[in-house]
Order: sequence, then C-alpha cells, then structure tokens
Amino acid sequence: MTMALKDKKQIQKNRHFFQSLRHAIDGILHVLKVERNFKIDIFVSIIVILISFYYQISSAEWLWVVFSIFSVIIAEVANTSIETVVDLAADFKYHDYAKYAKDTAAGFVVLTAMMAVIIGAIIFIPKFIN
Ligand SMILES: Nc1ncnc2c1ncn2[C@@H]1O[C@H](COP(=O)(O)OP(=O)(O)OP(=O)(O)O)[C@@H](O)[C@H]1O
Repeated sequence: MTMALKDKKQIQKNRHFFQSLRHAIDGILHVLKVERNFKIDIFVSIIVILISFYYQISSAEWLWVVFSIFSVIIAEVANTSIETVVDLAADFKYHDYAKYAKDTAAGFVVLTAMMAVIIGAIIFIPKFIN
C-alpha cells in the first residue's frame, strides 16, 4: 500500500531495473518498519559481525557467517510477504488455512534461526573457550 501510494498507485510492471530495485528496497524497509523481530535480527547481526572482526575469523568462517545472517534476513522478508498476502486473502478474518500459512511461515523463520545459531556455535564456541 505504502509503495503503491508513493508511486501514484502504480500497478503496471516496472519499466527499468532501478525502478524494480527501488520497490525491492521499499519492501525491505517496510519489513524493518513493521517487524520487531527484524530489528532484533539486524542488531544481532551487527554484534556477530563485530565479534567476527574481533576474533579475525577465516574466509571460510566469514562465508558461513554471511550465509547465516542473510538466511535469517531473507526468511524474515519472506515471512512478512506471506503474512501480508494472507491478511489480504483472509481480509483479517479468522481462517484455519490462514493460520496454517502464517504458522508455517513463522516455522520457516525459526528453522532458519536455529541453523544460524548452530553455525554460530560451531564457529564461535571454540574461540570463546580458547
Ligand atoms: N487471519 C488469520 N486466521 C487465523 N489465524 C491467524 C490469522 N492471522 C493471524 N493468525 C494467527 O496469529 C499468529 C500471529 O499472526 P500475525 O500476523 O500477527 O503474525 P506476527 O505476530 O507478525 O508473526 P511473526 O512473529 O511470525 O512475524 C499467526 O501465527 C497465526 O497463528
């Protein structure tokens, strides 16, 4: 809705790459605005990046850290997208399928976060111990 209003209620296809990119950035900023968990994800990601610099982790470890951070962020953006479509389709009325869709989307985020925590534990616990 916000994006459509800014773009004079555009519903036709984007005309060029930068228009597509601007809408994609609008989408990510929208998630940042409406999802409290997303702000927490960004905060935790910054902490993890600072710890990674402090311990001077290897290139291979950086790859896993970047993979983990982006996985959680991507999952949050996908979750918000699914929630928005569900609200639109269900019109904010209770529906069992709306619950399944939202709960499974939330499960996707939780599984991704679990993976990130496990990867983080494998990389950082040995460094914390030594
Ligand atoms: N239209 C609906 N019909 C049935 N259940 C719903 C509906 N909308 C929300 N729910 C239930 O309420 C929960 C919270 O929904 P909401 O849209 O507020 O997600 P949220 O709090 O933003 O979730 P998350 O923390 O995963 O981002 C859903 O996981 C679902 O179980």
